[in-house]
Amino acid sequence: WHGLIDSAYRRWLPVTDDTPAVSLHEGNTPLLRSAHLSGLTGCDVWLKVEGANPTGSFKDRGMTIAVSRAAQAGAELVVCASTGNTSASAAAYAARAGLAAAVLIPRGAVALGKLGQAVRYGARIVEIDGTFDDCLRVARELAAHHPVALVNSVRNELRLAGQRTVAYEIVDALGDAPDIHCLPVGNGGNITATWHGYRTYAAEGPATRVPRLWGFQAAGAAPLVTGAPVAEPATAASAIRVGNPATWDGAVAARDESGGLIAAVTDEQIFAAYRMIARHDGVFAEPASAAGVAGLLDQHERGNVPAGSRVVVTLSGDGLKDPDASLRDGYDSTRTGAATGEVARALNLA
Ligand SMILES: Cc1ncc(COP(=O)(O)O)c(/C=C/C(=O)C(=O)O)c1O
Repeated sequence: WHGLIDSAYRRWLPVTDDTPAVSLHEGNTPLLRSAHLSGLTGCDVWLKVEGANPTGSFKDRGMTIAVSRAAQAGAELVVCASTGNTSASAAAYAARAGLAAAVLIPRGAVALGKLGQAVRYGARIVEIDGTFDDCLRVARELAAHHPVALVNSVRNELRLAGQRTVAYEIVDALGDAPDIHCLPVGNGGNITATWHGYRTYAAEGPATRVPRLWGFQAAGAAPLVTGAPVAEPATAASAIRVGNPATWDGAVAARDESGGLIAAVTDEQIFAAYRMIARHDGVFAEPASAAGVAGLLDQHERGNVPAGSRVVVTLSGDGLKDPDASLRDGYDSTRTGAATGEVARALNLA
């Protein structure tokens, strides 16, 4: 596997023979069946582990396209606003392409792992005293007045074209599209791209059907649920702490065209799902990633999930991105001396 541009999916990607393939071998991520969630819901539940991408989130699928095209266009500076994962991915692919990158992030609101990535990949870090939405407004204004390559998914069809590939991989792995596809929603780019991917693969590829798209926002940051922007979005799932989604219309269209839904889940539900999939499926995904799992469980409790449904849940980012989230609640441990007998007793082995 040599990444998306050099894969069989190339024919659906906005690249030409003149486009340099800036790649970290993104894509081709695991699709793992969850025996635990399948048992809980009476369905056939699969986890699409997007944290297995090179920089640890689904963002790499779009960034390989956006940065390859920026390199082809002779861009010198790649710019993005981000809650963290887009900036990590933009910084990585810019470094790969030998381009400079500048990332605009809400000061003090980006998970440790993501900040560590952007720093080390060599991006210029601009910490804005405001929300992600302020960062995105500034990034768009910068791009309107200066010769920079804005690689946010807003008006950047290139990113979303790359992100469609997740649907191609799922259909190729399962043999057809699932009944329901669950995923977290922040700016709305990924639900839009995932839906377009399934639609494309049903029109031009091997899929004979399309799924319903079920998107989930954090209750404290759910403008697509309430119908109005949220001035002060609040959630511990920092990746989806977005008050005014950049791809609002696309997300609503994905919901309506697929006969799906966009609903809210509380931080408590998100963190319970975050713990559950690590404990029972061995998959460590960052908190925002678990919103799709929390949503599936919530919809099941409401009696909205037909028994026997085939469900795919996108786990959008790796748990290593936000180590604080794992240790913030503290953890149980036993402190012992260095005597083996003592440890054996502590483990009830003696
Ligand atoms: C782990 C994780 N899960 C879900 C989402 C929501 O996807 P969209 O609905 O397409 O926004 C994000 C988004 C992150 C950024 O928007 C950014 O990095 O600036 C994410 O990092």
